[in-house]
Amino acid sequence: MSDNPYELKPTQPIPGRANSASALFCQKSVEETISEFQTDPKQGLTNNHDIVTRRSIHGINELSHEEEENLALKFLSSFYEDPLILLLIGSAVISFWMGNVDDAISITLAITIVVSVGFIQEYRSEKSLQALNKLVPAEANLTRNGSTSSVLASTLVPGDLVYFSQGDKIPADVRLIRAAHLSIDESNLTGENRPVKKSTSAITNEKNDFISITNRECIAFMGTLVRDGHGSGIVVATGPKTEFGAVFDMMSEIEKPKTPLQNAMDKLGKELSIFSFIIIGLICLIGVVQGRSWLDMFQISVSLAVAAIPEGLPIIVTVTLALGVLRMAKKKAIVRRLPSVETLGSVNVICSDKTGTLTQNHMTVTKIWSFDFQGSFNSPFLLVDKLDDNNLHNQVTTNIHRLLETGNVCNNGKYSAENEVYVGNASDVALLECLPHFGLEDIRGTKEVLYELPFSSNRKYMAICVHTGNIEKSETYAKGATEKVLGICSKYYDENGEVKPLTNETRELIHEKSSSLAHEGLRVLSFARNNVKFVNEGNDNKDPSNLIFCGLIGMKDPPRPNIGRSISLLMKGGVHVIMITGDSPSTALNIAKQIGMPAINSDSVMTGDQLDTINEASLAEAIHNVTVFARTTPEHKVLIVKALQRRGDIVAMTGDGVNDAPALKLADIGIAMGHNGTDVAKEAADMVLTDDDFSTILDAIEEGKGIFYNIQNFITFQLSTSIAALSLIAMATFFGLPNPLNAMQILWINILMDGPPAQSLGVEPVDHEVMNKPPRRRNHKILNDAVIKRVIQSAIIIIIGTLYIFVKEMRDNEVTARDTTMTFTCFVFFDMFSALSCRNYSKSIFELGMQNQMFNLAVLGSLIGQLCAIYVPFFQTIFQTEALYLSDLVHLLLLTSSVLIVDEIRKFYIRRKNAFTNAYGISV
Ligand SMILES: Nc1ncnc2c1ncn2[C@@H]1O[C@H](COP(=O)(O)OP(=O)(O)OP(=O)(O)O)[C@@H](O)[C@H]1O
Ligand SMILES: [Ca+2]
Repeated sequence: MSDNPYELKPTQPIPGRANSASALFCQKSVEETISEFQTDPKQGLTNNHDIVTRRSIHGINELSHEEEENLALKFLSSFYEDPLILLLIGSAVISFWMGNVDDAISITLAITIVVSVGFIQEYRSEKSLQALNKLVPAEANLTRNGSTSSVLASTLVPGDLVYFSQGDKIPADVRLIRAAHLSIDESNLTGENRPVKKSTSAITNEKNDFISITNRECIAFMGTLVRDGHGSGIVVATGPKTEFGAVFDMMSEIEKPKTPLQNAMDKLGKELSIFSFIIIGLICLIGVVQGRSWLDMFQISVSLAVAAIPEGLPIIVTVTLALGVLRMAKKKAIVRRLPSVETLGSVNVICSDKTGTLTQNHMTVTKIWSFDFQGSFNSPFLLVDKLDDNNLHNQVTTNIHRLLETGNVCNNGKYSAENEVYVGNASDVALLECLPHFGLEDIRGTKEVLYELPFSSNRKYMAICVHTGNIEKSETYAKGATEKVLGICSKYYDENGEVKPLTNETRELIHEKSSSLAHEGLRVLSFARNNVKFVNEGNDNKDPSNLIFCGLIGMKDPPRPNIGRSISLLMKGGVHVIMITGDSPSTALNIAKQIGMPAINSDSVMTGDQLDTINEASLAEAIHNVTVFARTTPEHKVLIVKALQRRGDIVAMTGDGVNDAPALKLADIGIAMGHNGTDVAKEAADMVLTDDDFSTILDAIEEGKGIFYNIQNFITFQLSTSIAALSLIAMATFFGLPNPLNAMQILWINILMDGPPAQSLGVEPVDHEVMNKPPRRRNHKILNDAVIKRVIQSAIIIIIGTLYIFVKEMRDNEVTARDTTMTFTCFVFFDMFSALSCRNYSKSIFELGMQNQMFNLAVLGSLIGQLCAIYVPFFQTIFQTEALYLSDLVHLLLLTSSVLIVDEIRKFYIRRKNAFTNAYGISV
């Protein structure tokens, strides 16, 4: 079971309901289903008015999340859920009871503010998490009025005709009317991992037994994944009425696990709480022994507890992660699992498939070869891209015609009338798109499909058996990787169009031509056919045989723009890029060279066959030098990722196909292509790139690294404030001094520390230099020595500075409002300067500038708040302050800037040291 917090899985297998649509229609024939839903097996629903009516009856095809909680209730509950807040309320009540009405009012006000800030933050974090769930909407291939297009799955109504193929997610509960080799992974629903074979035949159930979900073979269930083959069917249930909808509520209750970082923060928070409680207990004890007012001591202790315990820490971490994720979403990288954000910064190897990730997955037929071209022509190939349509018409010999016809018939591309383009597998689309240039038409409408062996990455070819009314006169067509197609051929069409047996020499010649096309970076497909019936009854592994080889087609699939630049930037950041493809070694190598992958020679390529023969140890060894793996199967991809992980690498794997899914799941971060990728790949992935652009990974890694540093920065800020406040009061108590800060002031400091200024450090824009730093190691702690040193440095300066002001102001041996106002303001100013210096670990603030708007606003707001606390009469009574002179403020500003200045000096030394080590090539 995966660790995806958003992926919903039942806790136990479900039997399904007896009276649901799927239970009913699995017992009805295709015809019965069609007539009952008044739909058409070819055209789909045709009446728009009827569709609207159906939607108003059945609702939209969506599973709704739990209804909104009552916000007011939730807000109230945060008052009594935190024991510290309860204690504070208690102290307010006691104050009131003892006649200190002022105190009681101010404490109540402070509590309200503290709770509100916390509540707003928590609410935001929840909202942003919810937003994440909606980022990848489900789609469906829908046929209405005879035209097929890709639509949002939510628009489906019962009776709709839908089509799905390998890699798709089933959009609703569907009664199958066509199933070609269809097998579906129902583990989302049943927990059973083995894919289930599907057929269209109804279940006969004379005794009226209960048919469990796993036995409903002619139903495809919403949310399950097509592993192999393709099919179509009629929607029988949508939204909550589907089997998936029935268990959805049950599944939503499962709690989302926390990320490692969140767990670490929770742990840190607990440790700090215990530590603070001990100190606060001591302070309280000593104070009472010294004969101070116990109510005062109680209030101070409780507010200190509220302040010193960074209860905001886990929340800020969550908000920072979630905001980071939303920022990434704007850059077209959708993170499906929150923990992945942390892992992103540690990635040091990216395994990428070629087609669709490094290349555009837009193929165009550029070169054709058949035996026609042996000897008699100037050019060894038919150069499709160099000739205009008139010339191409003239080139259609019997052999070329046979070849193109095979590509046409053995094809699952679909015409989308809406967009006026072919859609489907890119190779299939290319073969259909080239037909008009030769003056040929798509002839699939004239043929009836008897049997199909669909394409899969393991099989690496596909075959189809068709007839034109007379089953006995069936024909078989096949296309695929050259070595696979030659494996099922025994004859070929020679230069005169005659059938001849394949000899070793002719096979050799075909291979030679094939690899010469591949060397140019073209994807090569071989084509073959014969007039023999081919069906695979009850035996899936039987291949067709004795086919007649027709020829080769080379297709161009250009690299994506900017891919070279992304790869070099990744390498600069210590990230190694490896290509793992199902395509041929020559094609892969050519593309690798084109996109500037490093150290490319024939040693850096390894094929799937070679992988099969070497053992684990030599694989780990070989991986050092290999940058391209070719002719791999899905199993090979898994093997390679495992070998890398065993070496200690943190592996990101990108892919778009069903063939990539297992490796995507295994990799530390699986990255799927959102636009052209299959649902299976997206489901297995941790991150989805909506623009299918490899360079987006670069942004995501950068963002992942940046978030980690931002979290370190605000932890530095929070911890130094909290330690300073705690130590200050502890020291004053130990030395028998009056309290430098009163309860209200401490609560205000808590708001600064847990609230907007700290949060704004979490959204500091990413420093592009993080990409020059090596990936973070997996076990690299967030609270490392450097952070601790920095916390202690700032805390000490704040304590000394504040104590100095306090002692100086108190020389008259009497604590006046002025004394505490000075101390209080001093602490707050220190805090603001400390926040400023915490924006970056090593960069000077002069270099950073003021581009973090949220930070500017937060600090400005805090300073205005502070001035209000000093100068506005109402707040003066609450905070027990009095107006200060301008000269006092200037004095304090000068003094408190010391925390920034000292840190600037530290940063300067760090930068110098880094420059030194970098210049000598030693990484830091
Ligand atoms: N629609 C198809 N019909 C028949 N053969 C195909 C088809 N698509 C691809 N092939 C053949 O199967 C091979 C493997 O394809 P596969 O989908 O496993 O990987 P890929 O798309 O080439 O690469 P990558 O793994 O980089 O995405 C291709 O090189 C091609 O020879
Ligand atoms: Ca691919």
